[in-house]
Amino acid sequence: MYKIQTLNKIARCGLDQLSRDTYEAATEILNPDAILVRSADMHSMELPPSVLAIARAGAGVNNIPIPACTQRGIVVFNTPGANANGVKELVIASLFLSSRNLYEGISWANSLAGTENIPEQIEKGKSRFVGPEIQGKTLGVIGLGAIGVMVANSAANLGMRVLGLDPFISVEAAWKLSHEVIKAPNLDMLLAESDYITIHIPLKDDTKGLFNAERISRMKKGARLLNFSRSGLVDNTAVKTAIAEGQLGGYVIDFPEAELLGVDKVLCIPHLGASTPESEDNCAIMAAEQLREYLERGNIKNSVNYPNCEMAPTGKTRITLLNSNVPKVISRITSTLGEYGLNIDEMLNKNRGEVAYNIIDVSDSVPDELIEKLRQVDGVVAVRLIPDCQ
Ligand SMILES: NC(=O)c1ccc[n+]([C@@H]2O[C@H](COP(=O)([O-])OP(=O)(O)OC[C@H]3O[C@@H](n4cnc5c(N)ncnc54)[C@H](O)[C@@H]3O)[C@@H](O)[C@H]2O)c1
Ligand SMILES: O=C(O)CC[C@@H](O)C(=O)O
Repeated sequence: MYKIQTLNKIARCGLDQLSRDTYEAATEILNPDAILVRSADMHSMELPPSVLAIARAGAGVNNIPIPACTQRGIVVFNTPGANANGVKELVIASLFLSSRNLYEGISWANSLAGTENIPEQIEKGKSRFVGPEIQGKTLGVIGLGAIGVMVANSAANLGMRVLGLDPFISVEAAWKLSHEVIKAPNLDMLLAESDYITIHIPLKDDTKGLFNAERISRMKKGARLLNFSRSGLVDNTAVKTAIAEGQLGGYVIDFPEAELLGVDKVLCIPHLGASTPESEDNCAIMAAEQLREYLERGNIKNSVNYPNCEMAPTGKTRITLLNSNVPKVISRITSTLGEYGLNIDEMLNKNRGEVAYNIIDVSDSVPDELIEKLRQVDGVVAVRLIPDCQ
């Protein structure tokens, strides 16, 4: 029986992937084999030694202590693209919401409740909510991954001129990008020419505070900024100052913090980007399937810290090893197997930066003592035995 700890509400259809005969999933569970999480902050959480894997039902993994997990041989997964459409739809909605001052206009209309001559008041007062159409305007999209590409393509379909910036764009994303999207040569050009800018990049050490006072000052005067990625990418104080000075025409944030609540021209959305039944289901199913594949077969798919590595099961005994990506580890592993007279039927080795992963199928039975010996091999981080791997 595998034990899965759930740190957030995970869609039922995802948990249904984990059959009740083989899996027990609960919020409170002792010595879990794996953790299923959405946005819960795991940085100060004490991870029990039993944890083999963490699956993030979502894209961003800044809530997970990745380096510490890698060091311990905990494989961390996310669900690339599973909620991208949900976010894209809210970004497009927010372009209109912000540009046409919809929130402010609707709030004002509601504030007239209980007063006289509503139609006359509406016609008299509506002019202060005039806002530009987006057709023909320029949208700068920073980050052309799963979400950025969808946003860029949809905006181009709505008649916008779209500038895209992503120095690390994947081949897969580039294939999906509309030919109408213009490649921005650098951030300066995108900042200077965009009427609207939307950010779709992960929060990491090198992206933290990307939109600071200096970068905001290089934006077109009155341009609007949309942040559906993470709050740490944009400096809140700089946003408030730029709005007060008229440099920024508006800020839409899906990760509001105290200092932004109630600020004029700041639209605080309560992290609803992926809050659709479709996105929640997609993420939960993908996360659960990836965990199952790893726990039952040792296959790694969509990991953010270990290499993807999949070998079709042969019905034999499978040994998996997580190790440092340094010379001679493989030879030490194979000679240890040789010492116990084990012949390798099939083997797959993949590396990623400083770490590597091996899947080894053998026909003979594997004594516990050998697994212990493999754990002692210099450079080996973790070893697992999966008998009768189907
Ligand atoms: N609001 C929500 O509910 C919600 C939902 C999903 C994702 N997100 C956030 O959105 C982010 C993007 O999600 P995604 O699914 O598109 O991820 P993704 O990994 O598919 O795309 C991220 C893209 O950013 C690019 N990138 C990285 N650093 C960059 C930089 N400095 N400049 C330009 N491009 C850079 C990468 O090359 C990649 O193409 C996530 O990391 C997460 O923080 C938020
Ligand atoms: O789980 C959610 O609701 C949001 C997930 C989102 O922030 C992500 O990074 O995928």
